[in-house]
Amino acid sequence: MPAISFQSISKTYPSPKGPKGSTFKAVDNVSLNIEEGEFFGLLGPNGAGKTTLISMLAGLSRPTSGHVQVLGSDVQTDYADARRKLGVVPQELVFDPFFNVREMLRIQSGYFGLRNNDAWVDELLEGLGLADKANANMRQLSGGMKRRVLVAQALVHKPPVIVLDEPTAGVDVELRQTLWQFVANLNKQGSTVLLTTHYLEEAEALCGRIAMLKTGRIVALDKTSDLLKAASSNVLRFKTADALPAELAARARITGRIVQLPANNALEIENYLAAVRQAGVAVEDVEIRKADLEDVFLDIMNKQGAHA
Ligand SMILES: Nc1ncnc2c1ncn2[C@@H]1O[C@H](COP(=O)(O)OP(=O)(O)OP(=O)(O)O)[C@@H](O)[C@H]1O
Repeated sequence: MPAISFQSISKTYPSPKGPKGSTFKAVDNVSLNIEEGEFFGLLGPNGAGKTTLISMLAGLSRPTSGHVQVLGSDVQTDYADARRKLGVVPQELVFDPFFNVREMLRIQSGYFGLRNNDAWVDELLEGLGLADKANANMRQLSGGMKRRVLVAQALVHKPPVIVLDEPTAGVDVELRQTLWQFVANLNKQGSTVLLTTHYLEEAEALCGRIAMLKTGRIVALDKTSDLLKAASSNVLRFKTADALPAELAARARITGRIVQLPANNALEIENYLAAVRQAGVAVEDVEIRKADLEDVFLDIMNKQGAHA
């Protein structure tokens, strides 16, 4: 039985651009099974539909069509069961400012009918580096600390399926490391993890399998290692202040003065450099690096025409 099953899920909203009464699909017929024990990444540019999918999974928003199940429990017809199996760490930081951290976690335990949950709450506080903040009032905490409490809150009922919606947005390196260590450990012990992130380096390091969404549709779905294998193996990177010849510019990813060109072999790299020299383009800081998930992501996103 899959841990998470999206079955032909669509979500339609009123169109912000078209004539009155017109609609668009924020999520367009997505079918996806995430198996128990997976560490799964859901990637996509802003507005691709990631949060919409997750809010339907969490029962916060109703699909226009299709079904979502958590370990066999249908989110719409069997909400209480589905919710119990799921721990969702939301993007936004919303808290009641009057409670301290431990009180928040006790209250959350109460929502799930859990008494005597203190041992697990202590473990969460310890694992997330919150032990010395247990008695601090929520409004006294920094943004990063609040985010840790959100994670603890989502995990208070030991859910077998954990969903993290951009948990590291605006978070410092230390918290990221604490968070990933903690979540990777839960995954090792059998929890299923679904992660959305814009940090492709994190997704590459953590996720065994990845789906990429664009304008509400899945445009890539594979093991992370196979996605990387399918990409060009290398990237030639250099800096220049000059304009590139059109042929190279069409193939390059250009960020300010940094130019990156995908290359499958040494000959392609030589050809690039020869073309640059012939065009009289002055280059510096030349390096060759292995292609990473960001290269794969940009490649896939560029290949897909807009379907909106
Ligand atoms: N309540 C709503 N009403 C109308 N349109 C909405 C609503 N919520 C989301 N949308 C639209 O649906 C599309 C998908 O949004 P969603 O938030 O799911 O994207 P996302 O992939 O999570 O993006 P981000 O990376 O920016 O968080 C966007 O075009 C967004 O404007």
